[in-house]
Amino acid sequence: MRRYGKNTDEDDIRVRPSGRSRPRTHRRPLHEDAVEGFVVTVDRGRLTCLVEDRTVVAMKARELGRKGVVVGDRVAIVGDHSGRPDTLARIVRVEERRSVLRRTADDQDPFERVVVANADQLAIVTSLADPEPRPRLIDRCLVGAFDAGLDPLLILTKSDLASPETLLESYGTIGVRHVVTSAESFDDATLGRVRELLKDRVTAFVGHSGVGKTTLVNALIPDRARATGHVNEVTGRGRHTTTSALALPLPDDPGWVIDTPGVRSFGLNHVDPARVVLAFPDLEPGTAGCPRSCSHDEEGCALDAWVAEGHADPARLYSLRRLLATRERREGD
Ligand SMILES: Nc1nc2c(ncn2[C@@H]2O[C@H](COP(=O)(O)OP(=O)(O)OP(=O)(O)O)[C@@H](O)[C@H]2O)c(=O)[nH]1
Ligand SMILES: [Zn+2]
Repeated sequence: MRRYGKNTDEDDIRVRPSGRSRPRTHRRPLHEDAVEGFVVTVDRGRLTCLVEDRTVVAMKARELGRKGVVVGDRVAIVGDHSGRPDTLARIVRVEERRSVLRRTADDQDPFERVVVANADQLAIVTSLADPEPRPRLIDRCLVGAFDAGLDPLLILTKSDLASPETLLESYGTIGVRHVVTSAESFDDATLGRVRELLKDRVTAFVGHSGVGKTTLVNALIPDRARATGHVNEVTGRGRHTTTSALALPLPDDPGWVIDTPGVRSFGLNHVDPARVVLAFPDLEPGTAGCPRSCSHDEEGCALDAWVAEGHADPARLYSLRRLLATRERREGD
């Protein structure tokens, strides 16, 4: 591995003189000496990456322009990637993403944020009480997961405070995998079941603030304090967990957990309304009888009959319509 001095590759990053559009005269830089990194957290332009087993702090190279780099990205890194304190490497390329989980602040927000890249599973963490479960937030996350091509996993926490029965009546029957936990008794069987569901996967954890997401992640990854301590030590900044997503490796299996800050809502402005129903597998078959380009929120929609015939829970149709309506009417949810 070659190490670059301060200015030796300056030429590479000046891909095009600023403001001019004449064709480039030199070859496109390939950065053949770049090493591969995995972005574990982002903090105000500083990206903490794992390179082999080193924690390397890097920033985006100018040539990346506005392209965002997010937690979960696989990147090419040049510069000082020794991981020594006070070094700063440069990210020169973001590898093609296998998946992109997006959300908007609300349904009208034109700016979508990429929550994480390259996840293959979305753990939707919901407490059974304190705060009360919000099925519509679950539905929104399910739509987000479906849109991003991630497998949803429902994690119902705080079962010491309330029973999961009602929620499981709706979600257990639509084929969403689920697990019920209580921090009062994080026994080996429960944690083992969760680990089994996370094994070999990159799982993004999302949930409303206070649902016990961090408590669960800490139980799964007892080393977290040390892992995050290490990250903090390297960047010399404060806590990461509250402000940015943070990827943590599972201790005993291959796989990653990506903890994300608590959310109030999961905006879906970026999702085509016509695709929303696809995330409702219990209702979707009922749309076969709908008029062409039915909004599923209008007279003549076949879903009313579908529910009346007992194929699906009326609460689910209500939830779908509410979700479709909030997109039109600027309501909160
Ligand atoms: N009764 C009960 N309380 C729990 C359980 N899990 C977590 N809590 C409590 O719920 C509160 C919130 O837990 P956190 O793990 O900080 O929640 P979070 O989802 O990470 O919240 P944010 O950091 O805001 O995103 C804490 O006071 C926990 O002790 C549980 O299973 N049962
Ligand atoms: Zn319809």
